[in-house]
Amino acid sequence: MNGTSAEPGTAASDAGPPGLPVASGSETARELWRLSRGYRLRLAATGVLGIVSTGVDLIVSVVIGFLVDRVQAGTADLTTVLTATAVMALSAVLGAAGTALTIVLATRVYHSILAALREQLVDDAMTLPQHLVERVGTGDLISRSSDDVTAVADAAPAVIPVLTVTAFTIVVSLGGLAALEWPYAAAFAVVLPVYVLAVRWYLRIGLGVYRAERTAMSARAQQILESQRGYATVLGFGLAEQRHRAVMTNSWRVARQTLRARTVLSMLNARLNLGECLSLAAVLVVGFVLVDHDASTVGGATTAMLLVLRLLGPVNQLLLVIDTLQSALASLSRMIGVVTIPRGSPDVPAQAASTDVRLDEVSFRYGEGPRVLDDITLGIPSGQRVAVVGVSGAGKTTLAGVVAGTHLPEAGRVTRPSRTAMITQEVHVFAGTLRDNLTLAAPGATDHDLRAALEATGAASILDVLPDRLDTLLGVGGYPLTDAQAQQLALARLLLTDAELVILDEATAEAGSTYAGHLDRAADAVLAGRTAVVVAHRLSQAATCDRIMVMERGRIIETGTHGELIDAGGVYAGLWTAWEAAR
Ligand SMILES: Nc1ncnc2c1ncn2[C@@H]1O[C@H](COP(=O)(O)OP(=O)(O)OP(=O)(O)O)[C@@H](O)[C@H]1O
Repeated sequence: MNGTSAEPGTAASDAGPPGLPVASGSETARELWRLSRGYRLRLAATGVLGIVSTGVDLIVSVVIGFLVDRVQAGTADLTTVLTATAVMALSAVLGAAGTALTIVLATRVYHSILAALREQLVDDAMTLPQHLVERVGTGDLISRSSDDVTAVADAAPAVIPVLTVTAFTIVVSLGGLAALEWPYAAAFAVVLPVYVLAVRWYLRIGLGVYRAERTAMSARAQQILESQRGYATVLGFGLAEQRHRAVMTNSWRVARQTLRARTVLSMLNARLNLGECLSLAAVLVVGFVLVDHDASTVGGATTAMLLVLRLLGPVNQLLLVIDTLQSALASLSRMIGVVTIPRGSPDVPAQAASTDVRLDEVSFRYGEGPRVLDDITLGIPSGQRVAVVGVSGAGKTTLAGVVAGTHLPEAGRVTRPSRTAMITQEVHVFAGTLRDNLTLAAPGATDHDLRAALEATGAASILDVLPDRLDTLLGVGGYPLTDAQAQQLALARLLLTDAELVILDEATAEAGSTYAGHLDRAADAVLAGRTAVVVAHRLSQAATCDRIMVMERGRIIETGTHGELIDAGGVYAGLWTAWEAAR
């Protein structure tokens, strides 16, 4: 173990770039309390059942002490022994049944709250500020909604029974010891600081270590994901060796953090053994003194020892599952960290639903970077098709994102129709059948509608090549579509939606190619009768739009119809001349 213990909140610095925020202890508790709404009555009932069951279970220790006294006094006849045995058997059975029921109820509540949290995490992940996801990468987010959810769910079988049994056993046993003779409770209480110190030491070190371990896992997931996604680039630029080294470095980081976590656990065990020795010795000595002074019977001392022995088991188990508990808490605080990320900037007024598109004095930057959109004001009346053109890096894609609502502006106001759809340069084919992929946004569409949409977007030929037609599996592990087919599929899906505003920022297709011709026709079908913003990578697309906006360095510098802009002889006319020459 190296000497630097990661403190909560600083763990990220141990393992690469900072990720998404991690919720503090109070934020985690607040969120759990909020999520427990609707389960609180069940929780209270579980608590009452737990205390009663533990009390019934502890009757065994009291009866054994009673028997010891009767045997010592020579008054233990067969009836007494049989009655005592029957009482012990009954209390053991009732206690065990009650405890089992308590654990089942507690586990149900736990999983219900976890399910609510998981749902909220997935919902919230979908609405995270785009720039934040881009900055931290999707690996951290994926790790939180997979590794962390698994860690919290896996903790349930180990943690819940122990937590439930221990909490009630401690309360009831301490009460029992005090009721027997207060020095017994005092003897145990004197040794308690050893446990408290062990727990405090572990909490101080453990949480940081586990967070650092999880953060290192996120960084590793990110590296692997990036290598897989950019596989072609990695091969193309001969980066395989470099990526391999990066993944190795992160894997070692995970291994080091895991080793630290296990070392900390071993040191905790040593402290627990010490606490156990001291508490047994303390109660034994007190029992001896009390019996010696006739302040307690041998039976009383036996009951006290049995109660302490009963306490030690759950206390040690609790401290041992603190390992799992810590790990689950670290994961929980990372999950809740996503849920508590503020959505939207308070100085950006909420958009009002409208059939027109309006941007008023809108500015945007990625994270802390320079302004990419600079004070843009524009209006697009309902039904108009507008093209956005400009050189690479002018801000066209960013503007499309702001209009679509995937990018939140840092200043200004955006108004758009509520039913908006967008196709970006990266088209995703979902794992599922072709039918699933098409009906994602139009669940009610019939097979006839799906075929019509594929035909209208020139994608009907896809059907001919797919072995099971609409039932063919696509996406990961399924039939591989070409980029052009994926694009056509996305356009057909868009055609099936009832979006009032369509934003197209398709992949660049070489002008004049069959692919470009297909895409232009498909886009025409999709845009007919809808308000549209088209990031025109081919100027032939722009020429057919109702209006063209020319962007330069985040500003709109020219606007008009194709004819007007050509006549004006400005930037667009220059771009058009260059485009025509290159065709
Ligand atoms: N995720 C990002 N993080 C930081 N900067 C970005 C990001 N995306 C784009 N930019 C920067 O914002 C500016 C505008 O980019 P944008 O992609 O909007 O331009 P564009 O006109 O669409 O370019 P292209 O035609 O090449 O797609 C560029 O300087 C680009 O480097």
